[in-house]
Parts: sequence; structure tokens; C-alpha cells
Amino acid sequence: MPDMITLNGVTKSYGAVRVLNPISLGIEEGSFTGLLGASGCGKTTLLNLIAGLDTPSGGEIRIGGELVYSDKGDTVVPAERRGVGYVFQSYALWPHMRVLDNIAYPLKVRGVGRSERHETARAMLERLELSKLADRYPFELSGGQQQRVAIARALVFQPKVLLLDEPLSALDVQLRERARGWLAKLQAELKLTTVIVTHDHVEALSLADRVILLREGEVEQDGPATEVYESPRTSYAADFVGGANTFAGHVEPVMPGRGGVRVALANGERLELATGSVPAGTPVRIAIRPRRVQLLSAGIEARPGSMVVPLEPTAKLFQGNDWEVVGNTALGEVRVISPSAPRDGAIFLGIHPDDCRLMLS
Ligand SMILES: Nc1ncnc2c1ncn2[C@@H]1O[C@H](COP(=O)(O)OP(=O)(O)OP(=O)(O)O)[C@@H](O)[C@H]1O
Repeated sequence: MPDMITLNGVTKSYGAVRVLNPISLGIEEGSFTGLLGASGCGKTTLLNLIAGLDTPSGGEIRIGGELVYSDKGDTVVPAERRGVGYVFQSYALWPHMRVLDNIAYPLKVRGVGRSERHETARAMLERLELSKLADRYPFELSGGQQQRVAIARALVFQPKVLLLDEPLSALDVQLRERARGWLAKLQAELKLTTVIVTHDHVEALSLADRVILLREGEVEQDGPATEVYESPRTSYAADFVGGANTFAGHVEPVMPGRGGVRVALANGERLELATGSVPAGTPVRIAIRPRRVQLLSAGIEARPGSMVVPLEPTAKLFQGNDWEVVGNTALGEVRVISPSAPRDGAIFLGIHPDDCRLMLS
């Protein structure tokens, strides 16, 4: 599929403060992309630049092949002519308009006559199974209904692109899970190029086929959702996407002819990873997911080949299906998710090299 959105060296500064460093990427037609990152990293800014709600400081943006912004000359296509549907975090429904008029509003802005826009808005309500809400005001809707109406309004003029800024964050946890399923189904049916901004990695991983992790205005990692989760490239990505534990160490020489990497850790132990080739002396971090750390209490043996580390627990939290145990070790603080409850007495952790990833930064 060709790219529907293309960013070429796009930057943004507010006064002297650079918020986005040059960003160049393409977003494939029909794809579902998650723009993930911590608060303040520039996610909303990037979405606004694509939508035309804010102007870049430099670079070029194309939507559907059309140049909508360029710093060379005066190419600035206004937001309403970019073919972009936008759902705001707060939904931003017009409080004085009924649902039908809210949904018809983008058509009004585009000069569509009253009866045609109402007919189109009704069809959209029907499509999203919202017909019974047509005559209500936004304050008469639940959070989940407001969110669906906001999405219907973004879709009514058949945009080329749907941009969603944290669309689920105002919903409570249970509703959010249901809304996530609804959104995934809708996107799959419409096959509409969609970008969702979120700071929640579960949301990004479960909805999007591709995840772009932003960090302080730069792309930290960009790839298929499974790859970003399974093979984070930096310790920041490992921590942000899935809360991996990371331990500092440095690479030691290995016997000539022997592959792999040997890492000396803060607890004085060595961990040998089978893959990779990194010069001796390089400072590295070892990352391991909380579910991959083995919780060892009375009667439970470590997997053969594991490094065993004593743990001083600071919290033991029952989560329904699993236990989350957090504590201090000679490697630093470690978080473990374990299907079995920690027993009384001394607790150790088993860390197997096969479950560890090597991070260079
Ligand atoms: N109009 C503005 N003037 C000055 N600085 C701004 C403006 N808008 C955003 N910023 C700054 O730009 C940075 C990026 O903001 P942005 O809203 O894009 O972050 P975000 O990743 O979407 O964060 P959040 O998840 O908290 O919404 C922040 O440091 C913010 O303070």
C-alpha cells in the first residue's frame, strides 16, 4: 500500500523551545498506527500538525499524495480541506447542538445543504448503531456514547485519515476495554488510515499494527507492535512499552571463537547472552519483562541456567489472576508478575539469560 501520510523533516518549536526534532516517516494507507509516548513528548503536537490545527516550523507534510504543508513557499492547505477527521481527547461536542446536528456540523462547514447533511448524518448514526441518540444533547449522553458520537462526527465527511487524540482516556477502565474492541472493529471494517495518540502502551499495542514511540520530540522506536514489544531497541523503549526491568552492566571479553556477549552486573555476577557482538568494556543494560522473572519462594526451583538473586520485597499485590511483587535486589529495584503467590520466608528471583535482552542505550 502507498503512504497516505508523509512527513519529511517536520519540526516544531514554540519560541526558542524545540518540541519536535526533524521527523520523517510515512504512514501506509489503511493502516492503524499508534503514536505512543510520555506526557509532553510531542504526540498531540504531531497530530495537530498533520491535521492542520497547528503549523510546523519546518519540513513538508503530504496527505494522500497532496502537499498540504511545505516550508518552501506558501503551501498551507487549511484543516477543513485536508480530508482529516479528528477526535479530541475531550470529544469537543457542541453542547448546544443535538447529536444529529453535531454529526452534521462538519458537512455544514463544507457547504452541504441542510437536508443532505441530515440524511448523511442519520446514515452515519445508523452505521455506528447510535440512531436512538439522534435527538439528545451531549449532556444527556454517557462518556462512551459521547466518544462514539465524536467518532461519528469525525467520519461523516468520509475523511482520508482519522486522527484520534487519546480517545479512550476519559472512559473508566471497563468501558475503555469495550470501547477499544469497538474501535478496532470499526477501523478493520472501514480500512481507514488511522493514527491514535496514547500514552498507554496496552492501548497502542492492542489497537495498532504499527507503534511509533516518541521521546522528547524524537522517534525512539518505530515498527510493528509485536516487534516494539518483543525487541525494544533501547532500555527506554523496554521500560515504556511493557515496564521491563533493566539492569546496568558492562561487556566483558569472551573466549576467542566463542560467540555471544558476557555482561558483568552490579551484583558481581555475569550473565552470558547467546546472541550479539559488542566490544568489551561497552556499558549496556539488560532488560527483562516482569512476567519473565521467576519468583522463587520455599519449594520452587530456579530454571536451570538462571542467575538467582535475593529479593527484599517492598510490595506484594494480588491482581486477580497474578501476583505483582516489587522489591530491591543488588541489581536495583525489580518488578515481577507471577502466577503463583509468594510463600512465607526468603524470596529469590530467577533470571534466565534466554529471557534477557541486551540494550546499548
Ligand atoms: N502552544 C504551546 N506553546 C508552548 N508550548 C507548547 C504549546 N503546546 C505544547 N507545548 C509544549 O510542547 C510539548 C509537547 O506537547 P504535546 O501536547 O504535544 O505533548 P503530548 O505528548 O501530547 O503530551 P500529553 O500526553 O500530556 O498530552 C510540551 O512540552 C508542551 O508543554
